[in-house]
Amino acid sequence: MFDRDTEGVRIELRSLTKHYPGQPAPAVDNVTLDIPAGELVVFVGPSGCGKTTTMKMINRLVEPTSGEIRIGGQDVLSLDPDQLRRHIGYAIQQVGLFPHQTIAQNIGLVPNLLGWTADRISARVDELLSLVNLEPSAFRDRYPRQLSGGQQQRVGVARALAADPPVMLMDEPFGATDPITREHLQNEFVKLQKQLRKTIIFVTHDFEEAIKLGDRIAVLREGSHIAQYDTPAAILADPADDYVANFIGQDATLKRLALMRVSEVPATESPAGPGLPQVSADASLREALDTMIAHGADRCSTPAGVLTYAALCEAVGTRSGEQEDVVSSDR
Ligand SMILES: Nc1ncnc2c1ncn2[C@@H]1O[C@H](COP(=O)(O)OP(=O)(O)OP(=O)(O)O)[C@@H](O)[C@H]1O
Repeated sequence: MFDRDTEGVRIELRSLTKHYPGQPAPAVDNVTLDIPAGELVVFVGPSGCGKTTTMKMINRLVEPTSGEIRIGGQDVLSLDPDQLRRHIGYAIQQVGLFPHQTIAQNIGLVPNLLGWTADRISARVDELLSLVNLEPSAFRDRYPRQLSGGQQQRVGVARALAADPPVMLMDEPFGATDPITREHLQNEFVKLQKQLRKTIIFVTHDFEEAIKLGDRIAVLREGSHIAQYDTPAAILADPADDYVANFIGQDATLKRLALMRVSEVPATESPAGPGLPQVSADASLREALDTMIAHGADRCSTPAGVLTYAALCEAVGTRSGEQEDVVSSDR
């Protein structure tokens, strides 16, 4: 199947439609979308717009009414659904760990189905537990109820990765955790994906999460119609229409600050004078702004020179005269 290459493969949706019986309108209506190999694409949109249905058609938990799905060039609808699912990682909010199986058995579920030897499964379980920052010796023999919610979600991600699938479908996988755990899981996941380069479809309600994780974001409206499909920076800088602009919300500037790195803004003076607060090149502009505010300074020192408040405003498309708005908004 398409998993000979464990790095991501391209996913193509063509005129994909799902009309649930008895419903007045299709839940997913004629959607065409290309997901490039190795990218993480986030589906965001209001409740009921068809995100989950679109995703579940890709691993055929929901059968399309019409249309085509290709993964790595292969026609998914011509494959055996059970076979297909063993080659697509799937992580969901409810995690769905089997309560009477140990963490190791839960993670080894698909490799076991695929007929791997016990030694190979055991080595893979330890590798994956380490990858999601759970100490193998401490966790492999526990049961799910003996783990916190955040730890269970990490196991859910490890299980989805178990057979090293080129494609992962993730439906609000961090949704059930508190904000601090969630942010931690997101940060870890960004690092992990940089290493793995799977093709991932990630569903969320949370636009902040979409910005943080997505190489691209598909903003969906009812019927899974695509309102905009682009990089987070492009969507923030230039929303396609009022629907997208409303979805992004009023604080697009602050989101852009969070997205841009200090290294992306040219230093305005060089070299740095003594006594200025310092920020690293990979700090976000939001962190740089926080540092300036904390020190009561309108500039800070970066490895490349000096970043001024005015340059920071210019970088996110705000005139520095509008500084009241930026500084006083609730971040
Ligand atoms: N099995 C089903 N039978 C009939 N209608 C369904 C079924 N599953 C979903 N729907 C309907 O299809 C539409 C899309 O649902 P879907 O779960 O894909 O949306 P979603 O964007 O993922 O929503 P949420 O963000 O709330 O999870 C909704 O109107 C929903 O009521």
